[in-house]
Amino acid sequence: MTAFLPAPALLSPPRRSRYFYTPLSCAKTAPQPSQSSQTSQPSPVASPSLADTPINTFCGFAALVGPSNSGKSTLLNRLLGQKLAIVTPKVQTTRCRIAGLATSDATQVVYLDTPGIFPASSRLARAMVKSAWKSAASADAIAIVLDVAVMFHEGRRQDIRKLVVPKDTETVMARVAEKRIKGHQAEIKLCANKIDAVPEEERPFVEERMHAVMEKTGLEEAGAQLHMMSARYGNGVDEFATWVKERMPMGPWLYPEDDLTDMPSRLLAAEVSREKAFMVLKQELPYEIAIETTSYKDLADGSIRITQDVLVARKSQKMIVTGRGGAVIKEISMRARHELAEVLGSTVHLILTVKVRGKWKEDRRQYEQWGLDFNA
Ligand SMILES: Nc1nc2c(ncn2[C@@H]2O[C@H](COP(=O)(O)OP(=O)(O)OP(=O)(O)O)[C@@H](O)[C@H]2O)c(=O)[nH]1
Repeated sequence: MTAFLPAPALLSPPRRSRYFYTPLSCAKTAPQPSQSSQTSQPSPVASPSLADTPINTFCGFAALVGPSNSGKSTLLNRLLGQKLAIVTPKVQTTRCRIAGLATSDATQVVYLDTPGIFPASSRLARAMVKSAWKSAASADAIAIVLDVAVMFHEGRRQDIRKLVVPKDTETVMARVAEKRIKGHQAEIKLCANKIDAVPEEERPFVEERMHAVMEKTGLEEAGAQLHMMSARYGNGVDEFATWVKERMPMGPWLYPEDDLTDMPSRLLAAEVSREKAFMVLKQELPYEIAIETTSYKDLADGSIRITQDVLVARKSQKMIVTGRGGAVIKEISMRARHELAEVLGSTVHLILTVKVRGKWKEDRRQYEQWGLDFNA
C-alpha cells in the first residue's frame, strides 16, 4: 500500500480576514449568493482599486461536480488547506454552491463546490441539482468527482466487469461529456476519488474499468482525463490543483488575494451548525432541518454573538432535536461553538433556538439565502 499523507489540520485557525467577502470590480460576473444573504458587517480588507490589481493575472472558475457523497467538499477543503465546506458521511450534505478561493502566483481559482447530483423529486432537491449544473456551465474547468470506493466494494475484486459504476455517476459523466461535445469550452478531469480505500494492487483494475465507462459515456471523446486521487489524504490533489491553475484564463482577480470564500459569515455560521446537527441527529432528521442565522454581532470585547433558529417541520421533530432537558440541542451547540471559535479566531457565544416552521422547504426566502432557484 502507498503510504498516505496524514490528513491536514483542516481546522487550524485561519487569518480572520480570509473569511470576509470583498469582491473586486469584476471583468466577469462571479456567481454570488443573493443580496439578502449578505452580512452587513464591514470587511476589514481594504478593497484595492483596479489600478492596484496586478496585470497579467489569471482568474477563472473550476466546478467540482459529481454524485452525492463522492468527496467534493473534502476536496475543496483539501485544495484550500483548511475547512470551508461542511463534510459528513451522509449523502446530500451540501445544499448550495460554495466558492473557495485559491490565489497563488498570478492565478486566482474560484473553486465551486456544488450539491451532489442525484435523481431529484422535491423542490429542494431540484434546486440543489440545478445549482450544481449552473456552476458547471459557468466553469473554465470541470472536475467530476466520483467515489471509487463504492465501485470497488460493490464489485468483486480483480474482476473489472463486476466493478459497479453507480447509475448516478454514469449520468453525471454522460451529461458533462454531452455538454463538452456540444461546444462547452471547459476542460474536464474525471477525479476517481477515495483511491486510498482500494488496495494498491487492485487500482489498475479500477483504472481500466473507469476508462471503459469514460468510453461508454462519451467522456473519452470529450477529451476528459482520468485522475486517481484521495481527497482525504491528499494524494494527487496538488497535481490536480496545478492542472486547474493552468486552465484559468487571463483576467483580473475577482477577490482580494487573502480571501478564502465569498460566503457571508452568517451563512458560514449556519453551515457549521448544520454540519454538527447532521452528525448528532440520526437517520432522516438532518434533512428535515434548516438553520438560519438571525443575528451576528461583533462585541466590544472581541467576541462574536451569533443567534440561530433551527427550523423543523413538526412539533415531534422539535422534541427530538431539543432532546431531554435540552441535551441534544446543547450537544449541537457545543460542537458548533467550538468549531466556529476556531474558524473565526474569536470567542463565540452561540444561541440556538429550535422552532417549528411547517413549510420551510416551501419558503422562497430560504432558497434565496442559499442562492438556490426556488422555481427549479
Ligand atoms: N476514504 C476516503 N473517504 C473520503 C475521501 N474523500 C471524502 N471522503 C469521505 O466521504 C464522505 C463524503 O464526503 P463529502 O466531502 O461530504 O462528499 P460530497 O461529495 O461533498 O457530498 P454531498 O454534499 O452529499 O454532495 C465523508 O465521510 C468523507 O470523509 C477520500 O479520499 N477517501
